[in-house]
Amino acid sequence: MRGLSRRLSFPTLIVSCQARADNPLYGPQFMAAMAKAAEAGGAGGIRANGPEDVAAIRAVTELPILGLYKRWLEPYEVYITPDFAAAQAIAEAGADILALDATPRPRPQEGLAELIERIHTELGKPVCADVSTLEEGLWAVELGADCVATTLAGYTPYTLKTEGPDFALLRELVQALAVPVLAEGRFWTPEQVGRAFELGADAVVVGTAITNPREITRRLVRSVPR
Ligand SMILES: CC(=O)N[C@H](C=O)[C@@H](O)[C@H](O)[C@H](O)COP(=O)(O)O
Repeated sequence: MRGLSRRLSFPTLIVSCQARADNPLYGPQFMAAMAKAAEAGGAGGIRANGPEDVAAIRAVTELPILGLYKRWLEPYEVYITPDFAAAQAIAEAGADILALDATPRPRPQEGLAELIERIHTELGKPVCADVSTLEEGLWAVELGADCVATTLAGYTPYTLKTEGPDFALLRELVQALAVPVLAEGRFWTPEQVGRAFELGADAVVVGTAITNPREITRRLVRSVPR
């Protein structure tokens, strides 16, 4: 599987360290500190967005980095590593595995097949296909994806957003695919993480519930009496 198992040892918890520009924790120095904290807590990998954050995290940890580059290129809906230039930028910044949107929606440059092929041949990195349906997972693996993640379940116009993680999709992917499956999206509790591994996930990726104090605070503030 093109070195994926050399980079991540399964089963494992991957912590997604991402903050948007409107977040007070926006900035590579904060994401690097988050990654160090995650490492100290036992994470087996870090998911990170953009060359600056990936480079800052690379400088402070040896943990495998699952890199992506969110780029909103109008009028395209695909924003997770939408083209080869984005993939190259995060590879050069030090990502070990490249995550990208593997939905069949139109994309600005290369088609998915060419994108995966070029990442393998020109960058020498394994690809993690972020999907929202079983069909997308099957297609991505046919095109050479090295692992599949449920990242986009509930975030494409044609999938429903479950309140918690999309365990039904996870189960389907685990049963159908021979590559590692990463459970990702809306994990908040140890019970949910345990359930994902029981269903056969190779890794669970947790972001907001660990690295976004603003959202964690908002959830708890909802329980303060008015
Ligand atoms: C849909 C999308 O763009 N997901 C992104 C993918 O990198 C991130 O914004 C999420 O935080 C990440 O997937 C982890 O999920 P959660 O934060 O729910 O634990």
